[in-house]
Amino acid sequence: MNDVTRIRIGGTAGSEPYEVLVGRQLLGELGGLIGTRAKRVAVIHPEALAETGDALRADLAEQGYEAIAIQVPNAEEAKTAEVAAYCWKALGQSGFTRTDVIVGVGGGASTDLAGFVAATWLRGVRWIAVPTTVLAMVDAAVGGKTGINTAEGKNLVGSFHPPAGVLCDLAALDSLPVNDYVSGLAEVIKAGFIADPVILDLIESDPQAARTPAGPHTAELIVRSIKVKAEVVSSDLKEAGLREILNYGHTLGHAIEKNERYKWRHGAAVSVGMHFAAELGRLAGRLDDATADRHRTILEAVGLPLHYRYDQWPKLLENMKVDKKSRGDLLRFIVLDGLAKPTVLEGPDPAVLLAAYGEVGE
Ligand SMILES: NC(=O)c1ccc[n+]([C@@H]2O[C@H](COP(=O)([O-])OP(=O)(O)OC[C@H]3O[C@@H](n4cnc5c(N)ncnc54)[C@H](O)[C@@H]3O)[C@@H](O)[C@H]2O)c1
Ligand SMILES: O=C(O)C(=O)C[C@@H](O)[C@H](O)[C@H](O)COP(=O)(O)O
Ligand SMILES: [Zn+2]
Repeated sequence: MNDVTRIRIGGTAGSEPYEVLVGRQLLGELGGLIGTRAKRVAVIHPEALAETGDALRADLAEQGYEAIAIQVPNAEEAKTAEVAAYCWKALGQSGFTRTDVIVGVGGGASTDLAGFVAATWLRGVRWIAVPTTVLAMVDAAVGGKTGINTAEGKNLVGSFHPPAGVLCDLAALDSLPVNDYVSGLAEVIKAGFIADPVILDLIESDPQAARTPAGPHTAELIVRSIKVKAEVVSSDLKEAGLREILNYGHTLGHAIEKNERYKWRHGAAVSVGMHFAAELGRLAGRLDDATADRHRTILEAVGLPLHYRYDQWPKLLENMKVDKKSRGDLLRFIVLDGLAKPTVLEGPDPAVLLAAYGEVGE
């Protein structure tokens, strides 16, 4: 795909509209998004993208901005209060004001951190997301959820702070390790199960090809997934209701991530979480066998995990209590009433939860 797809987000419920661009060689769009009011630009990027971060900084300096690059650790190690404080220090030392702009480059961990730093610096400055993983393109960089982890749980500190624009340059995916590429497919498959089953058909038509950026459907899978997210967050930015469906598979997924001290990739944990949610939906009498079984086959076909340690159930149950969908002591899960029919299951019987985990635990 050489042309650029533009997906509009927001513009309702008081939020500023912005666009997600999907294509190649999109960085020329950055200057226009940053605009003329900004004097300084901070490029926040992970270690793995040191060259990209520096090239961007140099390019922005050539365009006349006072550009700084802030390098942060790779992956979840970036989503900590300490790393956020390091970024605040760099912004303070460069004299970053309210008209200046942050550019968050990298995977979802980097864009979550960059967005959080933008949300908190001077109570909010503009930021632009340049996602470089499948997962960040289809999910993390879109929709304005920003945040960091704490020892007590995943994304427990954060803010809704949408970017001013999102540039998904598909060329970035060529350098992504295959495990990280496949991890992103978990969120793509999530979009398929909750809203757009054509995504599932495209992946099932050649699961091996879906594992690489050279696959025939890469651009379509990314665009379709972004459209699912765009529609949801445009009508419910702050998760008053509908947006909870994007949390499909995340209740258990986040509990696993915390249990693994954030060493598992998010997509891998969400994959196990979706398997669990499918079994929970089936056992709760909501989900038909064919759709529940389809979770196992498609996740396994692209190489995502289905199982986690059975003996960890008590800890996972404890971790799930701080899930943001919980209300008081009530656990709440997103399950399916059928294909593309997500709904909330409140306070399931503990025996049903354990039975569902019995299918997942090994
Ligand atoms: N805000 C949201 O709505 C939202 C949605 C989904 C996920 N997330 C968050 O996103 C994070 C996961 O994101 P992820 O899967 O992108 O992982 P990640 O950000 O941890 O990136 C994975 C690894 O790939 C490296 N990397 C990134 N781009 C690369 C490239 N083009 N080439 C080579 N290496 C590259 C990173 O440095 C990192 O080491 C989690 O923290 C999750 O909670 C947030
Ligand atoms: O955008 C959303 O809303 C989501 O739930 C998307 C998820 O894929 C994402 O992992 C999100 O960060 C989870 O949010 P949280 O509120 O459960 O921390
Ligand atoms: Zn997610």
